[in-house]
Amino acid sequence: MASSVSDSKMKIVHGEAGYILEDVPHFSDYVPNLHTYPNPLRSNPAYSVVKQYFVHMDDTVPQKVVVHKDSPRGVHFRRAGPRQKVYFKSDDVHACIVTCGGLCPGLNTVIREIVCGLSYMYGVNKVLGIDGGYRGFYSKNTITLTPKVVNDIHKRGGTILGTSRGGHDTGKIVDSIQDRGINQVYIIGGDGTQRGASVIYEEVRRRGLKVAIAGIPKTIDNDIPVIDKSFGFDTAVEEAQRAINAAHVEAESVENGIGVVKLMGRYSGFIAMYATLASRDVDCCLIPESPFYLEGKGGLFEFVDKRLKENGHMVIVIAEGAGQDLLTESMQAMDQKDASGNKLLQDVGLWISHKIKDHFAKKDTIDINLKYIDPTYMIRAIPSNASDNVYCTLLAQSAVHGAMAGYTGFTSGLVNGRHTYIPFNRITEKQNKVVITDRMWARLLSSTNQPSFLSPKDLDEAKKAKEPPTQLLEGNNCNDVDEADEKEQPPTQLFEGDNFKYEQESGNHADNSIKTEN
Ligand SMILES: Nc1ncnc2c1ncn2[C@@H]1O[C@H](COP(=O)(O)OP(=O)(O)O)[C@@H](O)[C@H]1O
Ligand SMILES: O=P(O)(O)OC[C@H]1O[C@](O)(COP(=O)(O)O)[C@@H](O)[C@@H]1O
Ligand SMILES: [Mg+2]
Repeated sequence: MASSVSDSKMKIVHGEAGYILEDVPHFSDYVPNLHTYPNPLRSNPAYSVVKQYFVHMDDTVPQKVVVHKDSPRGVHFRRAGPRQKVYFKSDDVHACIVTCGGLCPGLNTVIREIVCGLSYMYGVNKVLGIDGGYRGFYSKNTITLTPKVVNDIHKRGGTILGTSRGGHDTGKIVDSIQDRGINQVYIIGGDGTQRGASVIYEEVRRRGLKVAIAGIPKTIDNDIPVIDKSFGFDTAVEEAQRAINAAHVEAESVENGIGVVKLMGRYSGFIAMYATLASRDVDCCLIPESPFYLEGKGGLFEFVDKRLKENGHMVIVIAEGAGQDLLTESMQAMDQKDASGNKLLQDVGLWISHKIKDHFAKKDTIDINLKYIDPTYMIRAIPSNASDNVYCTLLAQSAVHGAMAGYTGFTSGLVNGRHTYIPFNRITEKQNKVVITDRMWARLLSSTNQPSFLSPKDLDEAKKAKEPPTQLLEGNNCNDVDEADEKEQPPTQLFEGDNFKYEQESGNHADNSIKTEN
């Protein structure tokens, strides 16, 4: 028999065989006397011919797709897409879009597709762009967005709306939403932005407003959990190849050439890892998740000496957040933060370049020729590539379908290749990181043949502290486990097809027995 439990923060529904739905809020949870309307897509010539165009109300997507015969079915998210009924009349919709945090390829595509999706699919013509991030709600002008205005913007990098860090004032933002009569808010941004979106949603709900708050996750670092990968990530990895190629060409053209390339990745080294795996010219990849050391046996200098002897040149890729502990040791610690409260990092690329030069200067045996390339902002500022453009389009359209269908307090995200609505807290509760005991990092180590920089004791600890597998590409859910490891694994889920029983009861019970799994 299916049962359901929810608390005020999370709508959690339990079903048979360990099925859990982590649902997103809906207007019907707190707004009385709602009117619904037939979805205008029914009479849209492009979509009306599609068999089963509307998503079934019970469709959900499992978080894990690798399952065992007897394992519980586990966490699911609501499937994104158009619903039969909508909760807004087209003429009544007044939407706005805001972009916050650092730049990322694809921002303009998402903006474009929200505007075009609202207009072409739902006949919505009132869309405002909020200028310059969250603070734009209360301190800046707005921009009127129409399909004509946004027609070509996907070909440009950056965001036509401008962005910013800091300046999140929940009260003022919600006042502005209310004063302007806005009833759909599309918020594009990273973990900080989604945290901001979550408190905006809470305040909107507290005031009892029928205003949909929809997030679209943006992060070039790919540090947002649950989703398969973030938009702009592929573009960034592709663009990073140009810098790595340049470093390689420089390094191999001279005697004892060393190319150092710094890539973005404050806490998560995905860009560095994927750029390294893609390139095959990289000899060593250093990321925040994998501590390293310079001197002594098994250290970086020993490896650099060896590679130069073997090949006469080498390329090092380093993520900006790697080795920050070493920098703090050797430089005066600067505990500075940006306007959003993110720790400001010191330039690890420059630091490591100096350290390598000092090492060889001290040895006085060989003259090295080191070139340091920092392409970070060049990578971030380009337009998204073709596949990211399609991805951005689907994310934007999913968000539009969700808001029109009365869902709110959600982030639109791809989970196991399916578009879903994810509750904000699942996006903000932790960061997605490279798991160095996962297969993907092993693939990298084997492709570069670099040292792991881990002692047997470190390795043991890393395995014990084993994080659940990451979601990126094929890195997900594909750990082979031996019997001993199997005991440490979180339970996996069994998916039994579409015929599961689903029942949702209202109620406000906290359920402490629910473990969030990744
Ligand atoms: N905990 C939070 N609560 C409310 N707003 C936040 C929070 N963290 C960040 N923000 C706001 O989100 C915006 C973007 O955050 P930031 O960390 O700079 O970038 P990103 O969203 O890309 O991670 C900023 O305007 C910041 O003020
Ligand atoms: O110079 P800025 O704008 O603070 O951006 C630097 C940071 O932005 C990022 O590219 C992405 O950060 P967010 O997605 O959290 O904005 C980080 O990798 C980097 O540390
Ligand atoms: Mg962030």
